[in-house]
Amino acid sequence: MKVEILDTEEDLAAALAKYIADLSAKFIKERGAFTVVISGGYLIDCLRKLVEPPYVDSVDWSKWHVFWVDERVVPKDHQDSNYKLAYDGFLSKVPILPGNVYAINDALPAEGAADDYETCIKQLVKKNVVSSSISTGFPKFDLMLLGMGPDGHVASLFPGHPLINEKERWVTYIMDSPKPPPHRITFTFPVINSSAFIAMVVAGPGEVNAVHTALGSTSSVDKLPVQMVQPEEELAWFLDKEAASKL
Ligand SMILES: O=C(O)[C@H](O)[C@@H](O)[C@H](O)[C@H](O)COP(=O)(O)O
Repeated sequence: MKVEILDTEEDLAAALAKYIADLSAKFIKERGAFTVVISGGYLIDCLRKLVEPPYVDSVDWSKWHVFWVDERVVPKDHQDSNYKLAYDGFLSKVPILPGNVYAINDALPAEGAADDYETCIKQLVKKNVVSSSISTGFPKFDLMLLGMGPDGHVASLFPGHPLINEKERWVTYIMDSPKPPPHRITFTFPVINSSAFIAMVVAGPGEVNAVHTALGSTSSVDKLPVQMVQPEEELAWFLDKEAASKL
């Protein structure tokens, strides 16, 4: 595990952009594609340096494939939509091919949308656009960009919720999310933990205690969802000073 603590949130965005651009170059060289999974929330704002020079010109955007670790079950133009958030703040500013942006089917209710997204990913694994983990058999995304909530949740996997123990499904759904809106679909832990690289991005004062629980010397019996994140190759934390203030 790697932990980077940046002085300001601006520095964090710069460090994150470099990390993503370097991994993009590495995977495109190795396998001719780069599969990136994004979340909603504050993370999108932290991608703002990636849409500026030098990265906007140096990254081979045509090889990117973009997925969501979780999505709210609302229309794509709804203000709660993670797709809309990502489109407005990131996707509309870079030349990623529209066919390589895998949004959920917003015409379906949560259960159907989760099944549909899982089927879509299964097809991409067959075509080798998405790799497959040799050790787990689950899809192996190249990079996941995750945020964390104040309660230590990641994706839509909340503390104490039975979904955190899902072992079979790739994509599942939740009808009672404690963070609104209540209906969402989410990748499961086996998929999250089969990814090659994960960047955990946390800035500001809201998550200070959860960061302390995850990275400090506290020992708790019940693990927070964020403490269950363990990708196959590297987990890199990107924190600003405020988020890291209790470490
Ligand atoms: O749909 C969502 O709610 C997000 O995808 C979620 O997984 C988010 O990443 C965390 O809740 C952190 O959110 P903040 O960055 O806004 O704290």
